[in-house]
Amino acid sequence: MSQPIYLIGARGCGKTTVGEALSRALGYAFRDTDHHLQLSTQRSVAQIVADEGWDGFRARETASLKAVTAPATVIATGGGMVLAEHNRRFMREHGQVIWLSAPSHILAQRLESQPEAAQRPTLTGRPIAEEMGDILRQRAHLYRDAAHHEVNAMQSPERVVDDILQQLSLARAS
Ligand SMILES: Nc1ncnc2c1ncn2[C@@H]1O[C@H](COP(=O)(O)OP(=O)(O)O)[C@@H](O)[C@H]1O
Ligand SMILES: O=C(O)C1=C[C@@H](OP(=O)(O)O)[C@@H](O)[C@H](O)C1
Ligand SMILES: [Mg+2]
Repeated sequence: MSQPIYLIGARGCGKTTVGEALSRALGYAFRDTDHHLQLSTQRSVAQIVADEGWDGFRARETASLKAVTAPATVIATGGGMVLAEHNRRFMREHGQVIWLSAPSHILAQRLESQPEAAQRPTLTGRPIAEEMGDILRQRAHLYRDAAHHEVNAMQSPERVVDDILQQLSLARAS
């Protein structure tokens, strides 16, 4: 049975975009932990954080990770999934973990052109370019520790998918 593939990385690295394309290329199901959370709570990330704080969101995020984990599934995680050691361990034990890595100025550019504020309430209260620099400094080692493979996310989504397939030695479905 094919193991799930988890995509990790900071906001804007393309986990959701690439995840959908990768699932089509493999003929796998696609799940996104934030989408699952939004559907199951009928609330956006911003609403959950406003109601329950980041700790409440993080607890729900862990439950969401477990709920969407299944064979032959590509799973796009939220950027902060790696913060909890138990989430990092769970992903490594249950599947293949891919880090989509890109420098903070590229992430900031993408997020400034498509902020999706309900999905991405501020993490630090700082301007987006500074926030992404801070976040990568805090989390880069966690993404590195959690990942089986690191892929350059500064390419078109199609190229990123090709690199992932190559790293995993998997063929496209058609
Ligand atoms: N490889 C890419 N090249 C250029 N833009 C991208 C790429 N991947 C994603 N984007 C854009 O960046 C934004 C964030 O993408 P998304 O997939 O939601 O990232 P994440 O789920 O990692 O936060 C979207 O506007 C998306 O269209
Ligand atoms: O980096 C983070 O802590 C977060 C990233 C978001 O997901 P994306 O990485 O898909 O934007 C979402 O889970 C939430 O706003 C928290
Ligand atoms: Mg996403």
